[in-house]
Amino acid sequence: MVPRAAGHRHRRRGPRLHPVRARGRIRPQPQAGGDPLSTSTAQPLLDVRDLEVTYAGGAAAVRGVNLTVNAGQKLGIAGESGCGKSTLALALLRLLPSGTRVTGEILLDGEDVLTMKWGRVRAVRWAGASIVFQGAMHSLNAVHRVGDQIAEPILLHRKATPAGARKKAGELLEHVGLPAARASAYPHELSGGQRQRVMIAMALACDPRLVIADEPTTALDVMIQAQILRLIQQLVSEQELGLMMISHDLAVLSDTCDRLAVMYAGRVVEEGPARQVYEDAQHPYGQALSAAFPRIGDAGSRFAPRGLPGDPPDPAALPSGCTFHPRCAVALDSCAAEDQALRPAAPDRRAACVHVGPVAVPEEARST
Ligand SMILES: Nc1ncnc2c1ncn2[C@@H]1O[C@H](COP(=O)(O)OP(=O)(O)OP(=O)(O)O)[C@@H](O)[C@H]1O
Repeated sequence: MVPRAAGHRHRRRGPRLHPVRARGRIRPQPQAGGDPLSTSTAQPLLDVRDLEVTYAGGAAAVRGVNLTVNAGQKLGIAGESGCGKSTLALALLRLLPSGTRVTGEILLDGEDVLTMKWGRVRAVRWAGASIVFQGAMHSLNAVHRVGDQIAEPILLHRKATPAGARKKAGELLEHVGLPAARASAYPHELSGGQRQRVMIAMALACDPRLVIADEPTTALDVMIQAQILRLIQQLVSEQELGLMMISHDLAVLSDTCDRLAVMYAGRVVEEGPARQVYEDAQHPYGQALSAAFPRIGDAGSRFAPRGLPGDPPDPAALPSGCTFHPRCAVALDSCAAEDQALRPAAPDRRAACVHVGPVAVPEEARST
């Protein structure tokens, strides 16, 4: 479900579909912390610092994650199933189950979501940041008309009149490419792509500044997937939203996003401009993930995408050292003992691997 929330301190008056984002509202960069490679001079819209998430049973699902998203920027989060992508998304809006241990900072517009009172968290959901989940059929309420579902947060959190909320719901539907008249449809009367458009309209209902899209097109066929991705890109650029898009599909992320962070076993192991990370990954895991997807125009990989042997580790029993070392084709003996921090791998890029950076590793020193 898209989270429910109350108003926001940057509340705008009345229905508005193309909010002009006042750049002056973004405050100056704080003195310390944040993503060390962020080149922006403005305060990021989202600034995640040293985020750790451990579930009640001991699964360390997110470990020491730092990342930023600026207004108008599209950050992709890639990784295999179980690497912690959804946990990261849920943590951003404090949607994790009780008993989960979360430490670090999640600064949304400079305000730490982790230390907010619950009333404020509810205010930030919807209007500060909203989530589009995969599988709209499960997220929409089957017994309510989609227009009413879009209007509900507008009524609750924008204090609109019923007529005003209905009008804005219709406008939102048109904005995502559906006729306003479809507001009277029930979810089962819409196709999968139409339902996903409704989910996007709902996510935009209270003019959020950041949209988190968790596998928004996974359940859709390739043609509809392309339409939805184009729609998301268009909305982000029109409204100068920040976008965090989560997917296991590096190719989709490299087409949609500006930057890409690759996660493995709860950590970001590689980060940089999306196209560069996809086409020329520096971390062995990034390389393996990239090789697993076909590239148009590259006959070699198009017809023979390569898989990565083995499975991601159990986050409750992580391997020592670099957690990727048991699956890594170029691991050194030392990788079983020492983990690597993210380090500069090239201009504007970082990777967490012993083979990356100033230390040159001779071929004969490699263990396999
Ligand atoms: N509520 C929970 N309690 C305990 N462990 C959990 C819980 N939710 C997720 N996990 C574990 O945390 C790890 C990360 O899961 P998460 O769903 O964040 O990964 P993911 O990368 O989003 O995977 P997918 O692409 O399959 O959704 C997994 O090992 C998962 O089993």
